[in-house]
Amino acid sequence: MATLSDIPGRVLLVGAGKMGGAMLEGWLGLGLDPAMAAVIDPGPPPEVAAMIEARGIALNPLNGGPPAVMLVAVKPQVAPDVLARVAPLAGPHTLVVSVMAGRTLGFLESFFAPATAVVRSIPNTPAAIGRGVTVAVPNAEVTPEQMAIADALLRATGGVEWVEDEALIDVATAVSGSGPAYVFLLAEALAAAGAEAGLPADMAGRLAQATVAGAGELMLRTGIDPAQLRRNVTSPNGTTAAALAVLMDEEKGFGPLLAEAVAAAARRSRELAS
Ligand SMILES: NC(=O)C1=CN([C@@H]2O[C@H](COP(=O)(O)OP(=O)(O)OC[C@H]3O[C@@H](n4cnc5c(N)ncnc54)[C@H](O)[C@@H]3O)[C@@H](O)[C@H]2O)C=CC1
Ligand SMILES: O=C(O)[C@@H]1CCC=N1
Repeated sequence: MATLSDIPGRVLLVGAGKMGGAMLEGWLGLGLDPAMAAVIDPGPPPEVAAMIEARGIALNPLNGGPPAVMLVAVKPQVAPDVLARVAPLAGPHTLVVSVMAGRTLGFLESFFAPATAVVRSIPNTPAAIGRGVTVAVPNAEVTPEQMAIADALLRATGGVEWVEDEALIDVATAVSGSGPAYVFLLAEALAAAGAEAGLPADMAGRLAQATVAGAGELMLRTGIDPAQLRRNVTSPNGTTAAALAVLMDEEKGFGPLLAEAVAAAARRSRELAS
């Protein structure tokens, strides 16, 4: 397993917004030498800009030789323009890592010299607190050493799962990439339902947030299967059973609703490819 100090050169981050900024913070937290990092971004968010300045990281350098790793974290929609500009900075040994939704290995490869090593990945926002999960696929040019380096960079923000079938990345995007938004929506909807049923709105918000965060933490810390944790809450013929009869409805419950949502997100990921 590689560590960040095994990276044979600079790490160039292209796009230091929410996701790129969280990754940079994770790398620095794990001891990446700021002198071995550089950022290209015309307007990083203020907190990321402050971190770049405080750590003395080179911002918008267009020289310094080919980086060992170029990690691309701009929006998929600006990718063609941005990749056309940054591709000449890569050398024959540069590993390109993308975290962009939808953008395929084939699309990424088309901007770089033949035989460039490319990893396509999809992280999620809990990366900002080191609790993300990333799913990644390498192209055929990625060496075992480069794969270990990509793994170390992605693992700085949480877990990493490698797949061989690129089509799985679109589905992973719909499950874990977008997934945090579904969980936040659950907290919002639970709060709104509590307020509608009579709780003061601010109290409903606090209860819903504490419940979602506590349930997630319980699942994480105990390692108990979510179905078992659900059963642990559910007394026979009690209040939870009454609610679950609605939520587990085979036609209108969470199951079919989430299946539809995941299918829509995966479809959108495939659309973003072109
Ligand atoms: N936010 C999320 O939950 C997730 C995002 N992603 C992917 O991460 C990528 C970035 O998303 P966010 O960080 O949320 O967006 P963001 O808008 O926060 O960050 C994008 C950054 O790119 C910079 N940028 C714009 N033009 C540029 C250029 N020409 N050169 C260099 N940098 C440029 C912007 O200034 C900004 O700081 C997207 O491709 C998205 O699909 C992947 C998984 C989860
Ligand atoms: O919504 C999006 O397109 C990005 C990718 C996964 C999460 N956010």
